[in-house]
Amino acid sequence: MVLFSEDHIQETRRRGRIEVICGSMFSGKTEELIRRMKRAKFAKQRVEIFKPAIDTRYSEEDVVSHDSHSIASTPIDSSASILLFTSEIDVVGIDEAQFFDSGLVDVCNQLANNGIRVIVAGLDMDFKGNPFGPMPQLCAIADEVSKVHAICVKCGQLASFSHRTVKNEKQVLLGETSEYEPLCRECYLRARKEDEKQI
Ligand SMILES: Nc1ncnc2c1ncn2[C@@H]1O[C@H](COP(=O)(O)OP(=O)(O)O)[C@@H](O)[C@H]1O
Ligand SMILES: Cc1cn([C@H]2C[C@H](O)[C@@H](COP(=O)(O)O)O2)c(=O)[nH]c1=O
Ligand SMILES: [Zn+2]
Repeated sequence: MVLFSEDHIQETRRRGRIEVICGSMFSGKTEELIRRMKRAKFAKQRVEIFKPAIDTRYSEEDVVSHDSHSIASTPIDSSASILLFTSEIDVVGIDEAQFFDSGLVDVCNQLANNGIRVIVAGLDMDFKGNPFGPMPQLCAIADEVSKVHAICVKCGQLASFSHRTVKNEKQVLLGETSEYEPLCRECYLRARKEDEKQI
């Protein structure tokens, strides 16, 4: 089976569409976004990548994966800013979409309706297992959704959940391996029960 996003005719025909890459932390969302954006650059397409300005974990400017793959990006505070930078662009990439405002859904639709290929990567669920920010709506309007998985650090199965290992109930808490671990459903449920005992 050829992925829609890897079908070279789809990749280069310059028809607007929305691709969503979702999953837990460490599942390879950013790597997959960078891979697709770099392929578009090789195809001589004009690309622009955006990330939320609050995400300063590895770099203020670049989008950087946990494995140190990186690509230049434009940090922005509001989804509306994307429209200001994309008049001459063929492919728009957006990382950490869960942190954006709900206006991102309309922005992605507008871009795709204007013939732009939009590739959005983000966490589908927060540490409580609840849908995160505009991600559910983005999945709903997408032409293609790729759900990627990390490896459960407890048992080696596929992981869909991001377990927070520090005490903090805020939905937004930037972090990496010191704050989060990817777990499968079984190990996640067990870990959450243990967390509840400690409250
Ligand atoms: N438990 C894990 N399962 C899979 N990959 C992991 C794990 N822990 C660390 N990694 C690293 O994370 C990389 C993926 O990073 P990244 O694309 O930034 O993920 P995401 O954006 O989904 O958080 C993998 O290639 C791997 O090197
Ligand atoms: C689960 C969860 C995560 N976050 C933060 C932690 C990281 O800074 C990002 C996710 O980055 P990744 O590229 O997917 O690894 O989101 C958060 O703020 N709240 C949460 O519930
Ligand atoms: Zn597990």
